[in-house]
Amino acid sequence: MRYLTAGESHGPQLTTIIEGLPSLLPITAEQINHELKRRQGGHGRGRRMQIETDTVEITSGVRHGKTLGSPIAMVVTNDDWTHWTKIMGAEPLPEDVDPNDIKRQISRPRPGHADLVGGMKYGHRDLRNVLERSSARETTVRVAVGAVAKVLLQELGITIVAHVVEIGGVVADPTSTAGKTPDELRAIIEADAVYCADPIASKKMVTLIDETKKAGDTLGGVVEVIVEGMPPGVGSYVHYDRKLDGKLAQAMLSINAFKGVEFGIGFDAAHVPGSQVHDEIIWDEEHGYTRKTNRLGGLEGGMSTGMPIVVRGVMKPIPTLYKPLQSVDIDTKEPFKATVERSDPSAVPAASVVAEHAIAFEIAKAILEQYHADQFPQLKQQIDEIKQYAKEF
Ligand SMILES: Cc1cc2nc3c(=O)[nH]c(=O)nc-3n(C[C@H](O)[C@H](O)[C@H](O)COP(=O)(O)O)c2cc1C
Ligand SMILES: C=C(O[C@@H]1CC(C(=O)O)=C[C@@H](OP(=O)(O)O)[C@H]1O)C(=O)O
Repeated sequence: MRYLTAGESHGPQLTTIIEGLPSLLPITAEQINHELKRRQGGHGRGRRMQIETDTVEITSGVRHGKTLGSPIAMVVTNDDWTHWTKIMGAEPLPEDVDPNDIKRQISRPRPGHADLVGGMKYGHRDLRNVLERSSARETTVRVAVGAVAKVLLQELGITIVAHVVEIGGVVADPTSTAGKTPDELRAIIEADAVYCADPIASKKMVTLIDETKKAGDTLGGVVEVIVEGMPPGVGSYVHYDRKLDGKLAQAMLSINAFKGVEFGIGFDAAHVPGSQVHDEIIWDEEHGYTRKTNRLGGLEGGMSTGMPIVVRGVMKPIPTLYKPLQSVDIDTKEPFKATVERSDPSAVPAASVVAEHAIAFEIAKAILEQYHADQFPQLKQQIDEIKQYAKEF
């Protein structure tokens, strides 16, 4: 399974094509739209999200609510486009229009965004040509793709949920997710202002976001994705490019502003002896092989163990600051403050939704690589069989 996306942040629409999904998977636009709405939310989003009402139009590959096995094409309209038709039009500018007269040209690159290096690389002196595609607006259709993957996983008995564990140094109590079913956790997170499972930390996060916004600054944080119901053995130890943890790390780091990734206890494994890291193995008739703990986050040897996969990603603070940092005007080479674009003070909650969907796609892809099936019921049968086989192994 693979997908491509196209679209500029302030262009007419975002487009995606997914290829390689089996036929006969039930799917509706409503399921996808629910996730798109979540991605637009979370305390700390800027004014752009008040303009957009992201909804998907499925233009091919699905008929009467079921996949056909052919490529699925989806589009999401940018409502903001109506304000940008002159600035972002695809046609060459009329000869009597000076490009410098087109408002909102950018010549003062923002430290931390793609502006300067992207401009050098593609030869764009109007750095808007970089901003438009490097913008996280693109994650809208990535969530749409992940939502389709999530439906496939759900039908296979695999659930996936993400939550915010830290914003700007305020950390959620790690026990706030303990003992909750994926459905319970999802209900709590979806009702919370910053998609956090710890109500006390959530309140502090909201206050901190507001204070930071007032100060013209921005905040990053940490999000955690939990995948339950995995069959063991997805991925492989036999070759570097088949390791599931490697693929999930790439998916996480492919999200705009994500700078680090860890599984289970992650970097803390450096501080403690092996007896406090590795998960002891147990067996019983009802569950088959499980572990007393899940410190390695459901992955051993590049394969799923069958325990929940727990993967975290760190998002740096948003680069566009209302109190901008030092930069250089690329036209005059004079020192200038960086460009101030309309921006989000913190998008960690929204990014948790993006992470959930990026991981969902990668897991669905790995499953489809391993268990070939043209029709969804055939895939389901294989997954049910492998789960039973693993129990009795
Ligand atoms: C959901 C989401 C929303 C974002 N919103 C903004 C924003 O409003 N302003 C901004 O400067 N960067 C924003 N970013 C981050 C930039 O897109 C990102 O820093 C930029 O593409 C450069 O890539 P890099 O940080 O991975 O190097 C957002 C990222 C995500 C995931
Ligand atoms: C549009 C989205 O996020 C955008 C990501 C983004 C950036 O630079 O990454 C900059 C902002 O865009 P604008 O300049 O239009 O206000 C964010 O709003 C979105 O998430 O849908």
